[in-house]
Amino acid sequence: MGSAAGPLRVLVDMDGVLADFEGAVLREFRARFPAEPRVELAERRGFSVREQYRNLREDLEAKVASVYESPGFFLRLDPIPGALEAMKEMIRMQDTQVFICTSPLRKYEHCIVEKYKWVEKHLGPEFVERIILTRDKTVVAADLLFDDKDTIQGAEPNPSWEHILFTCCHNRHVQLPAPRRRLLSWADNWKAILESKRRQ
Ligand SMILES: Cc1cn([C@H]2C[C@H](O)[C@@H](COP(=O)(O)O)O2)c(=O)[nH]c1=O
Ligand SMILES: [Mg+2]
Repeated sequence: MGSAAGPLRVLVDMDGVLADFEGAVLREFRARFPAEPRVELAERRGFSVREQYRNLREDLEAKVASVYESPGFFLRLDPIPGALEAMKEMIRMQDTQVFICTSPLRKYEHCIVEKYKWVEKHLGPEFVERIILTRDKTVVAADLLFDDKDTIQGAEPNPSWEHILFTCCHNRHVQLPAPRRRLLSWADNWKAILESKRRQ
């Protein structure tokens, strides 16, 4: 894809990239279970918050899940600093198609509608049109995927996109093998990554 074959298509993940899932889990876990041990953001390791709480103490798994499965949780997420500004700039760029590519929870009752409402509230209706909801991002065709999950697997063993790891508390310790790339935050040079991909 890229310049030779049309516009550059960019997928941007939601939780951990646009919306602060990790910050809200900790804040709401602390508020609901103040006497329980918790995992501070500086101690987060690995994508699954659920697994880390289970490793801390088995019964904490259900407690942390009850936090992010609660009605209103996904709607209350704060935007990641700089994310809204970057998305509004990206969607106006020439020869660029931007989509929000996000996975719902398996327990999807509140999560799905709240993700749509979050996008409408923070980014507006033009981005609601650009939501791709899937539990398998490997089957979506694009040039780039900005995502905080360090390993993205699915039905397609060779996805068309390059995965740019968006730095988040749970992945900052992950050593990426060459030639994999990171975006450290939205203050980092995301435009240079788009331009590098156009040239390929
Ligand atoms: C346990 C756990 C779950 N998630 C959830 C939150 C979202 O529903 C998806 C990831 O969505 P994304 O927009 O593709 O980032 O999984 C999570 O993010 N972290 C967890 O620890
Ligand atoms: Mg994510």
